[in-house]
Amino acid sequence: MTGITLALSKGRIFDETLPLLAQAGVRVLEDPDTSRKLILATNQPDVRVVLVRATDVPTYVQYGGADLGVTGLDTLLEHGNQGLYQPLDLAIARCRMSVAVRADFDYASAVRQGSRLRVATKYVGIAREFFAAKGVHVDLIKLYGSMELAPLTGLADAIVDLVSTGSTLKANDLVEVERIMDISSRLVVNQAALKLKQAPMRRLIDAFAQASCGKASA
Ligand SMILES: Nc1ncnc2c1ncn2[C@@H]1O[C@H](COP(=O)(O)OP(=O)(O)OP(=O)(O)O)[C@@H](O)[C@H]1O
Ligand SMILES: O=P(O)(O)OC[C@H]1O[C@H](OP(=O)(O)OP(=O)(O)O)[C@H](O)[C@@H]1O
Repeated sequence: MTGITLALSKGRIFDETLPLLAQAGVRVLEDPDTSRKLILATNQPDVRVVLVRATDVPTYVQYGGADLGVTGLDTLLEHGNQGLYQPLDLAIARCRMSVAVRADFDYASAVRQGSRLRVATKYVGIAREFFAAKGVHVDLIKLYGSMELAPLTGLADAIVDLVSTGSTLKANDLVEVERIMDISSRLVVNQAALKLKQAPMRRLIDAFAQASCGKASA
C-alpha cells in the first residue's frame, strides 16, 4: 500500500476530525452514516480513511493496518503505547475521566475508613492505577458500556467513566466525586510507516498540527 491510510471511528471522532482534514485539504467522499463502506476514498488519491471500532484504532495503527489514526487518550492509555508514535493532541472530543457514585453513597467516608470499593468500568487500567496511587483498595468489574447502571443496580459502589456535560450522570442520579484526568483525542502514527512514507506522512501530520493548533488552548 503506497498511499496513506487513516483509521477513524464512526461518531464523534469521525465528525470532529472532518474539519481538521478539510483544513488539510482532505475531503472524505462518502458519508459513513449513509454508506456501509468501511474504506472511504478522499479527494486526494493517495489518502484513504478506514472505519474501525474506537477501541480498535490503536491496534490497526500498531500493526500497520492503518498508517495513522485518531483515538481518545482514554483508549490509548488502556491499549498502551507499543509501536505507536503519538505526535499530536488534536484537542477534539474533549471530556474528562471521573469517578462517580450514587448521590446517596458517602464516597469520602468510605475512602477515609479504608473500605474496599467495588468499581465498575470499561477503563480498568486507568482505574487500577488511579486507586493504587490513592491507596484505595478496589475490586474492579469490567464493563463494556452503560457504566452508569452499575451503581443503580447494586453491581458496584462506584464507576470510572467519561464525563462531558454531566447530563448522563445527572439523569441517573449519580454524582462526580473525583476527576482523574482530562481527555482529548490524539493522532497516533505507525513508526515504520513514518520512516517508509516519510514525505507524505510528514505533510499530513504537519497539516493536522496546523489545523489543531489553537484548539488546544481554546
Ligand atoms: N461525552 C463525550 N464527550 C466528548 N468526548 C467523548 C465523550 N464520550 C467519549 N468521548 C471521547 O470520544 C472517544 C470515542 O467515543 P465513542 O463514543 O465514539 O466510542 P466508544 O463507544 O467509546 O468506543 P467503542 O465503540 O469501541 O466501545 C472516546 O474514546 C473519548 O475519548
Ligand atoms: O457527560 P455527558 O455529556 O453526558 O457524556 C458522558 C457520556 O458520554 C459517553 O458515552 P457515549 O459515548 O456512549 O454516549 P454519548 O454518545 O451519549 O456521549 C460516556 O460513557 C458517558 O456515558
